[in-house]
Amino acid sequence: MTSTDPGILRVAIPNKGSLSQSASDILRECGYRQRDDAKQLTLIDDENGVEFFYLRPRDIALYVGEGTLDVGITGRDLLRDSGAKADEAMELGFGRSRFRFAGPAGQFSDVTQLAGTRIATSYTGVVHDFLAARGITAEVVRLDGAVETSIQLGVADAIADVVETGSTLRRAGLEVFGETILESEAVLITRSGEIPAGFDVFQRRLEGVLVARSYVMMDYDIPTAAVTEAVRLTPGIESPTVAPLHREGWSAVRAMVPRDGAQRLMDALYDLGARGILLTDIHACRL
Ligand SMILES: Nc1ncnc2c1ncn2[C@@H]1O[C@H](COP(=O)(O)OP(=O)(O)OP(=O)(O)O)[C@@H](O)[C@H]1O
Ligand SMILES: O=P(O)(O)OC[C@H]1O[C@H](OP(=O)(O)OP(=O)(O)O)[C@H](O)[C@@H]1O
Ligand SMILES: [Mg+2]
Repeated sequence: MTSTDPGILRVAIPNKGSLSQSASDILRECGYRQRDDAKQLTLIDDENGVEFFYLRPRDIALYVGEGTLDVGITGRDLLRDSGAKADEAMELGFGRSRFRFAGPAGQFSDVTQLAGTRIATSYTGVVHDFLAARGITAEVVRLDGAVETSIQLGVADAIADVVETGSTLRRAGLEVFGETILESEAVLITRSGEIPAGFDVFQRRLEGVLVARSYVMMDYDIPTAAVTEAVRLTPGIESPTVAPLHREGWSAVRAMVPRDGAQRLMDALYDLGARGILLTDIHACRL
């Protein structure tokens, strides 16, 4: 059963593959219901006015581009490859990968050497666009997956594929060459030129969780004379809260700080005279 309520935001998310679990996790953190059975195809979250459609990651941009569904979570590489009339509304910070050419170790060093070769890939749109932009003529062989094996099987001379750790390439005796074709990550997409009703709340919730993931809350007490210098180290996002302590000549400071480097910041604050320095996780926020 799917909803017929026109006020409901219809969201496409990956049903399997690399992005599926992380997409469900972030939506759960945003307070949305998610399926607990990997075979479930749709789910209505009435309380939050959202319906989720669990679809193949490759098909998501097409549904959104056609306007069948309002919003989608997919990879930037898949969005570009689809040629769909959909745009990125937001980067989601997971599913990071690079899209690269690769060939047998030592055989290629530059993309110009691809002229006249056969290149196997699941992303024919991205590869065609890249080659056309550089005036390189090559045969593009479309495969569904496991493209690394195609060279060994004599179907292609080089491949273009998603690389994360590079271990799949290494195992196949291949190495990347040439420039990175595309830096990809999971993105939130909407139909070009359209902002669907209810999208602002959906996007704000995701932003809140992304900020909560990359920031922590820092509290410390510090001699009031050192507050100006300390606040330069912890400017917060808007502005830090500074309150007088009961102890004469001391202040309490509270500010959000980036999670990366928070320990170094604590050392620096300690050196300035701060004491009682506390770090706490933020679970969600609205800025
Ligand atoms: N190893 C990886 N690390 C990070 N992101 C990846 C990795 N493999 C694929 N992706 C990303 O995941 C998205 C979809 O790829 P995925 O492999 O999940 O789909 P698929 O190949 O269609 O499905 P499956 O591999 O389950 O058949 C793409 O945006 C891609 O960049
Ligand atoms: O650099 P790595 O960390 O080794 O990751 C990259 C591999 O992961 C993906 O494959 P996937 O498992 O999705 O299989 P597929 O080729 O069937 O899509 C991708 O297509 C590469 O093969
Ligand atoms: Mg895959």
